[in-house]
Amino acid sequence: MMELEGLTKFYGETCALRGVSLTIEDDEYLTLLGPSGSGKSTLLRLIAGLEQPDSGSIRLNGEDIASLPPHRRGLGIVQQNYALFPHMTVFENVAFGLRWREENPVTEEAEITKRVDAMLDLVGLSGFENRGVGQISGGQKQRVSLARTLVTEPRVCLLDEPLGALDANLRERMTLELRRIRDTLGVTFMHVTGNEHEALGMGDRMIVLDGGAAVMIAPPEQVFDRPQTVRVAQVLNAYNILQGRVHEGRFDHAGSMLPLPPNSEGAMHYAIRFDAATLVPPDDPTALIRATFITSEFTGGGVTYFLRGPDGVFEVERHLSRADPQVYKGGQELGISWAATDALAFDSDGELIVSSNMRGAA
Ligand SMILES: Nc1ncnc2c1ncn2[C@@H]1O[C@H](COP(=O)(O)OP(=O)(O)OP(=O)(O)O)[C@@H](O)[C@H]1O
Repeated sequence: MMELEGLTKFYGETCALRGVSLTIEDDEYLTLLGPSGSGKSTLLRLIAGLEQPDSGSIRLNGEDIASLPPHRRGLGIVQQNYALFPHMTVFENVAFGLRWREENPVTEEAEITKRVDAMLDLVGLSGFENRGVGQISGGQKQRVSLARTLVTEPRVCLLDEPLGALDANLRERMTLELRRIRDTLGVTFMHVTGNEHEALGMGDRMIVLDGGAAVMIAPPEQVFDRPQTVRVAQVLNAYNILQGRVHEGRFDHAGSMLPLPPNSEGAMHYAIRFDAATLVPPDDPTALIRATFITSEFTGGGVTYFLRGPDGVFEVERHLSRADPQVYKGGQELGISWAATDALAFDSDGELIVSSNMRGAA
């Protein structure tokens, strides 16, 4: 179990991390999501020992590791730039960690071969042992980098945007592989990503960082369905966020009167998920707001429609499992409707107003 308590880090005047506290269970897969500059890499670097915190503590299984140098912490880190040795083969790159680790270096060649082969098999690189790392693809380099870290049997594996440089296809495959590897090895993963789909799809729990603070720590479904603050909803990039105020029991957004969840009197922000909204003809009785079609984007399993609403761009996502995509013309007037039960309301501090009809609401 790893326990972080009040971790704070300044770079000059910049507060990169402000009082982050968190307990990570053994075997847990934790994803860290946040906008650029929110402190994700700083948090990993503090845990890895590549930077020192200004205050706060890091304990691993009860032991304070904050004063230990990086190689004595029993952690592995996989960086975005792979950091492989260019003059070595795939095999030698992975073997390196075993031969040279601080505690229990492995010197017996047969043992090294056995462990490296098993690890290359796990990351799907059997047969690539003798390739130079200049002769393999980006995705394969990423796997070598992962194998080199995992072969040392770290207690916690820190992944800093490990899939960032991969194309969407490879990224999806690696996502599955990482989870399989975690299930096989039982190692704790902390995985930094700027990609909300990755964070939602992979983690047992997610931390959302914003401005150096952990603004939400919860299972992905909960973060996605009930973002605790309007900032979390923004970071998820899955919600239309509308500004306004409550007037006679409805949310007045630029003159459109929108239905509110129960007990939302103080609402100042209103959010509706892209996939909870539907496009309808502009005069349809269910239309809640009117908008002008801008463009659409095919996403494989669905289409995202972009519209200009009363106060900014509105996105509507439609899955194509049941129907062909609708074709609209640029400038066409449309209506947008949604169920009142799908709307979220946030108060003047940006905090989610928990209403009685929410799943799991107290
Ligand atoms: N070595 C440094 N010197 C000065 N400021 C730094 C340094 N490293 C990070 N920062 C600042 O600290 C804040 C957090 O940076 P950090 O790299 O942790 O963010 P991040 O969430 O990982 O961002 P990204 O997704 O862009 O990698 C930023 O404001 C950044 O400019």
